[in-house]
Amino acid sequence: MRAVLLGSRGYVGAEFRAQLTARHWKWLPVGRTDCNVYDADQLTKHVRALAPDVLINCAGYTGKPNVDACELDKTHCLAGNAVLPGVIAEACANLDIPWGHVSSGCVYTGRRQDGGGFSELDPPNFSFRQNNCSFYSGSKALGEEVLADAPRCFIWRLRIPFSNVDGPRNYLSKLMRYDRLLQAENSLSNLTDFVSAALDCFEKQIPHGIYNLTNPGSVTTRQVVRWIQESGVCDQAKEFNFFEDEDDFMAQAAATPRSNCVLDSSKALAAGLNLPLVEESVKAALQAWVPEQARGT
Ligand SMILES: NC(=O)C1=CN([C@@H]2O[C@H](COP(=O)(O)OP(=O)(O)OC[C@H]3O[C@@H](n4cnc5c(N)ncnc54)[C@H](OP(=O)(O)O)[C@@H]3O)[C@@H](O)[C@H]2O)C=CC1
Ligand SMILES: Cc1cn([C@H]2C[C@H](O)[C@@H](COP(=O)(O)OP(=O)(O)O[C@H]3O[C@@H](C)C(=O)[C@@H](O)[C@H]3O)O2)c(=O)[nH]c1=O
Repeated sequence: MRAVLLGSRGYVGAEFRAQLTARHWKWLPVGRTDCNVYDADQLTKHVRALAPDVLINCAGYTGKPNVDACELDKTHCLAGNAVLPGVIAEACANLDIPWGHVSSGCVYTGRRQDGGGFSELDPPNFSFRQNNCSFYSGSKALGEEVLADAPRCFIWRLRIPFSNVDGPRNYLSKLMRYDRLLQAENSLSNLTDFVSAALDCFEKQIPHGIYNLTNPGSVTTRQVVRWIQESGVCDQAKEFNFFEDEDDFMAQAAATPRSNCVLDSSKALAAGLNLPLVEESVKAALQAWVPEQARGT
């Protein structure tokens, strides 16, 4: 199998690279220096020459170190998250190839009114349409709207990724590094499980459409902190301090509201995708923890 990979140099792209290689797929990186990826004709021509079986888009604008930075660069955020997916959809339709787009579960806030997690049928409730969201979340929700009728397209919703590899983008590392923490309930995605499930979408030829690729269940910040403490991956004397509430968090540490939400991943499970329970997956990541200073040795 041959996969064109957009965003191959990013945090999520690195995991796709690793797993595509492990599956003996040929991956072909395409980035902004190869052609004008915002021009459907140029992108079509460039991708056609590579003759892929599928295309994977993990390019997008997240803001560094976090989504607060998107508020300061709205042009690129909108281009990367809402315009680019539409151009890719056009190119993939021209080439008649299946493809997948990495979206985010951050298009929701809270739980459904009936107390359940949001399913793929629930429209985003943390978007520009509600006018309650961060610019990042709004741009990701718009990206999904742009793809609503895209043929042969998977929309994979990733949410607050974590893994066993310590680093600035890993949620477990963030909890150990932030001075103060926001107590919240969330669904999370183990990045390894996420990418594996995404690639299985092609291999298992499941129906196209949106998939919440979060590990089933939800966690609170305090639960995860307890598992971190129990695992012994951080100094036993380390204190974890919490904000009083979301207002305190917004006043002291954030420029824009965060999406804290619970997603329902039963559609993915029913399709045969393998996503272990979130508690199991967090504990397994902590058990296999690779500290940042030990990486590459
Ligand atoms: N990390 C997270 O917490 C989550 C990420 N996601 C989504 O996953 C995707 C990848 O995120 P992640 O790997 O963390 O991000 P990174 O910032 O690590 O990597 C982003 C990649 O996208 C490319 N890119 C950035 N901006 C643009 C743009 N305006 N136009 C075209 N290409 C662009 C970059 O290219 P270059 O290398 O040339 O700079 C880079 O390869 C995004 O769509 C994000 O919304 C979803 C949920 C959670
Ligand atoms: C800044 C900050 C955040 N938090 C909490 C808020 C939130 O629950 C969690 C993550 O917030 P951050 O600001 O680190 O990350 P944020 O940029 O909001 O993370 C998001 O990135 C984009 C790309 C996504 O698509 C999301 O799924 C998610 O991973 O950490 C703290 O507890 N303390 C802090 O000081």
